[in-house]
Amino acid sequence: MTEPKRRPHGRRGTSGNQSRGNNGKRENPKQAQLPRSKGKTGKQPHRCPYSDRCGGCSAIEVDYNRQLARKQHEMEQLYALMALEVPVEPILGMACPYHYRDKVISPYAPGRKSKDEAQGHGQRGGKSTADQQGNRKRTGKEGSASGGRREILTGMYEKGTHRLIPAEKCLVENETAKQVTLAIRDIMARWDMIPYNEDTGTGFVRHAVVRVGHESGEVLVTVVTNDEAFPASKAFCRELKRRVPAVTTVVQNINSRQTNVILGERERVLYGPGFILDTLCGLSFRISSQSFYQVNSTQTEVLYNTAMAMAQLGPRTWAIDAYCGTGTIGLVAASRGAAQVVGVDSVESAIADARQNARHNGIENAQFIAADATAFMEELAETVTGDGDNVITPAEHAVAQGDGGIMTLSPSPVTTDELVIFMDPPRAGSTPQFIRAACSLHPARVVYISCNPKTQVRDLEQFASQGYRATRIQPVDMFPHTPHTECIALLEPR
Ligand SMILES: C[S@@+](CC[C@H](N)C(=O)[O-])C[C@H]1O[C@@H](n2cnc3c(N)ncnc32)[C@H](O)[C@@H]1O
Repeated sequence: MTEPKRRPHGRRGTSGNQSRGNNGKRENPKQAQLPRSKGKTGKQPHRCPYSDRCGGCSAIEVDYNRQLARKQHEMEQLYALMALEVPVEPILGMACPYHYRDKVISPYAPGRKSKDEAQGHGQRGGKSTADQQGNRKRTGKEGSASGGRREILTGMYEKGTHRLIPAEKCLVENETAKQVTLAIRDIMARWDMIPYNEDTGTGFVRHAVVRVGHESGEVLVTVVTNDEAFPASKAFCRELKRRVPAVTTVVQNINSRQTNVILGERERVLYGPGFILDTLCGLSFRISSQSFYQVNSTQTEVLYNTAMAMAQLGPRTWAIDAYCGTGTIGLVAASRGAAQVVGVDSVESAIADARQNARHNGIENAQFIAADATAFMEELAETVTGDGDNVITPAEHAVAQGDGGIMTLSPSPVTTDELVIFMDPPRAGSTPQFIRAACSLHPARVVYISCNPKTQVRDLEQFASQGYRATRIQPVDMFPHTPHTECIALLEPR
């Protein structure tokens, strides 16, 4: 059941009333096979067998058009607090809101003892190679001596708990990724690889983090283990690849701490190059196990394309990509006509990825700085002063460079006369200091992408106090069946 390589689809805008979700005419064949909704309550037929227990998708039973209408209403209510001069635009939903999560994190846990084992007749399954016997000894901290093979569970956590619901399918996870997590469970069972026990801190395999390249179809599997030694790791990779041929690389991540944090710091590549490539907005991105990369690629394209249209980039535009992560927004801006882009993020490894992504795409007009976004913006505001007419003079075309300290500034040879600021902060939003400094640079436009509209509204009020008003508010549904809504605001000087 390897999922065929899928191209993005369904980027049409929808509102509660105009949605082209389940009932729209542009459905793809996959979607058309899904049972139709609905009754007066807008409830979907009970298609997800885990919906009453799973903590993942609280709205999976609600018809998708109704979900969109609900989100639209919530956004209108929220932004009404701001006395906007423009309406909230119809939310951009998905034509096929299923299997959209290209990154899947699956825990492994011991289940009940099998009947045979409980009665003392247990045979260890699978091949009995020397490697696998070694595997039992070294990775099975609860191994044969503790008596009895156990069922291995993988799936999702029950609402508000750490109790695992074993699940063979999930309506939002990428199907290839799910296939990988189940294949790992089956290999573990056959080869007596012991799942991690959260209570005792023993066992070997803790999680699998599977990332599927939406366009490329390449699959990165990160196996998180409780221990460094991974006996028979080559055989494990071979067997995984045999079961799911789409797997292109396997990484072992070692996390020996008793913590809810999934990934540890140490890693080694077991198979393949250690990263996958994927295409987004026409650019190729390198994704490794620790890279931040949006999980819904289809809607990320919708989000970025909308942001680029709002930014109105031109050959004289200087763009800042604040909170840039691996540089995706800035690189798309650099490839779509901005003269110069500077990205900033506080995570060093994300900046390393952003630079790598720039090189990889042959983009020379984008630079990336590891720094706190507020400190960066304040320092920039001190160094570069607008002349009051939204113009930054050529001498002030300072492009931040360098790794040491926050940054050093050097003049850029590019002539630009307008500044556009993209900002995509974490859920907590930005800071008043960032916003003050940003506005003091007299940007022509600020494109504010938010995964938490509540903090966005708070920040937009701060922008308003600095003379910038929202001229467009565009919600995007990045996470169907959940309460989350992403929102892009375009801000312009009054
Ligand atoms: C929502 S993500 C956006 C990533 C990126 N724009 C994208 O679309 O993939 C927020 C980013 O803000 C970064 N971040 C969080 N706090 C920060 C800070 N104080 N200064 C700079 N970056 C920060 C995180 O590392 C993360 O990459």
